[in-house]
Amino acid sequence: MIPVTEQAISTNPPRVTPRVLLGGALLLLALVLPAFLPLFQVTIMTNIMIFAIVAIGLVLLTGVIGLTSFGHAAFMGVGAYATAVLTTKYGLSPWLGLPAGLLTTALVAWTLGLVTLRMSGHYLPLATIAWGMSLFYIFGNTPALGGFTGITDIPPITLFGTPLTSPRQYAYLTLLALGVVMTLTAFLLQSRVGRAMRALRGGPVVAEAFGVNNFRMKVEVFVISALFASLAGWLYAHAQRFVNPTPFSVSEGINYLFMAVVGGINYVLGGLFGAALITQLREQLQTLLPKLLNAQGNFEVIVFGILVILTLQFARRGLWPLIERLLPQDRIRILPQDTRLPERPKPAAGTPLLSVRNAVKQFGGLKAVNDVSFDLHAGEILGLIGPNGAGKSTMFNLITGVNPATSGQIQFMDREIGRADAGSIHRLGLARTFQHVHLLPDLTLLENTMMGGYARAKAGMLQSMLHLERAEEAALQHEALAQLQRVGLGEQAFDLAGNLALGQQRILEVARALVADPTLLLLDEPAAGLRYGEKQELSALLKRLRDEGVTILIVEHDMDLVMNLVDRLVVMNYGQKLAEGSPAEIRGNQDVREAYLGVDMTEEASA
Ligand SMILES: Nc1ncnc2c1ncn2[C@@H]1O[C@H](COP(=O)(O)OP(=O)(O)OP(=O)(O)O)[C@@H](O)[C@H]1O
Repeated sequence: MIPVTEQAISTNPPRVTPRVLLGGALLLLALVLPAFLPLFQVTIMTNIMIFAIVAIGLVLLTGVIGLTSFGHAAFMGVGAYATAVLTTKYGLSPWLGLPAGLLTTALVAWTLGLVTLRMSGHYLPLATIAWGMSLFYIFGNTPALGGFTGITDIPPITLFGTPLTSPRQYAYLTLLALGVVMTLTAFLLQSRVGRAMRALRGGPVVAEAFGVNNFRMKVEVFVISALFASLAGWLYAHAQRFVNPTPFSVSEGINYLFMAVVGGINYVLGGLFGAALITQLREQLQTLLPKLLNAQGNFEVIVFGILVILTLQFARRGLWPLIERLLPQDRIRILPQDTRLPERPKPAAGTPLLSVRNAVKQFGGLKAVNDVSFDLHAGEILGLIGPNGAGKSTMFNLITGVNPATSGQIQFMDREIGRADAGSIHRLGLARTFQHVHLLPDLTLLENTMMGGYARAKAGMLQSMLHLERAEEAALQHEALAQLQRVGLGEQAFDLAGNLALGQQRILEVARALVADPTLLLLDEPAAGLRYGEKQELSALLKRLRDEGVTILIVEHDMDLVMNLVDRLVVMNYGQKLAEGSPAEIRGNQDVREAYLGVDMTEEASA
């Protein structure tokens, strides 16, 4: 049989695909337009590109990781005012104004991020409104910044000795900036960090289970999106040649969010499409509506409001995905492998791996886990069973670091983990699946599986944006393909995870966990909700893994599956350990029979 990686490489898509050709044609069009459009339209095109840079930052922040910001226009203001002050008051070159603006924005965004990004729910959007308003009034009330009148006579940007005073020249500079932002963003989203960012959206527990430092990642993405806005502010200041606070208000921040939402908040091209659509619409409606209504006013704002409501109602993911569906899709390229991921040394069979001693978890007056002790050794499969409400999930959460233990000790690989966070425990060699499947449905099986190797790779945000993580990415791809083949999903590696039936999704979660090269695999009710045939497939896979020596702790309700799989069982009831032993011993245990009143514990039965 040809190894899966060779198979995948041999079927790699050609480099020049219909999508690449289409992209090339659009780029050519973008290069030609500034030379031929009327000047008025060139200025609008430049504005669209500047706004698109802000909207793409919001795609990363709001679309990908799910943090809503109404205040990003203020970061645009920081970039614009920094260059305005340095070039008009100190006579510095705009090329120094750019890094100064970016640095100032990074400091402001980092500080604001540290303070506000721990907030969740509606508190964070409210906080973004609060700092958006504060920065707006700082711009307007600081005499050195020209108050609400602003700063005039900002010099043009000079390139190779030529001042870019013509809108046509300026459009090319803006196009270059937009191209850089789009490329960096696209690279980031396809990388290890990008996959982790998407996982973060699925909930903090999911990303952390793969070793992601959620808070740090939120702050980093927040700063990057603010830097994009700052770059847009620099371009804006030197395009307009004057600044005042109006374009950096919260209402403008809401406009950028509209652009991203209407365009497609999850797509880089959605940000561009939304910016183009809303800016062009605004231009057209601003002249058309007063004529039609025979009255003066900002009627276009009303139309935008209706447009956003209709988009949210009928195209939640924005308008770009509707177009994207009609375009030819590219398959992921498999990179040639020249390095391997580090593998952790595995303890010999029989070595103590996990030791739970007198573990207690108290929720208010309820002891969900009450003085539970058990051990797990390398190469063993241990089942954790018990009736509903027995405390199994709580025990699972204590071991995986989702919740800290109230008291007692939990040791994994000789390290105390009872109060450790999920990411640190994962890095010690523990990988898990979820009771409710947590996959990224819009990504392929391959990309979902690669997510499991997050902690085995190192490339950070910058390396990913510059696509300098190719060697690691290749190693991750090959490892993921190998694990997909191991679980029997190799053939579907390039299909979307969202198209799989539940049974296969659970198997995909096992493959994803295996990419982490775990010492211990924890399965949280893997058979829940599966049909008979799917359970059979899962059971066959778990038996194969058992025969390969994988150490597994499984929480499961399906007695048939558990009894035929595990070496030993721990039975919980009312938070306490009721019994422990081999499947045969547990089957014959009278206390267990009573706890499972009405459940047939025979081998053939399926609870
Ligand atoms: N976060 C929480 N706050 C308060 N009580 C909780 C919390 N999590 C679990 N419990 C309670 O702890 C007890 C044990 O719940 P747990 O989910 O661990 O049981 P389980 O054995 O996994 O049950 P099931 O098989 O139904 O999933 C239950 O009474 C539950 O209501």
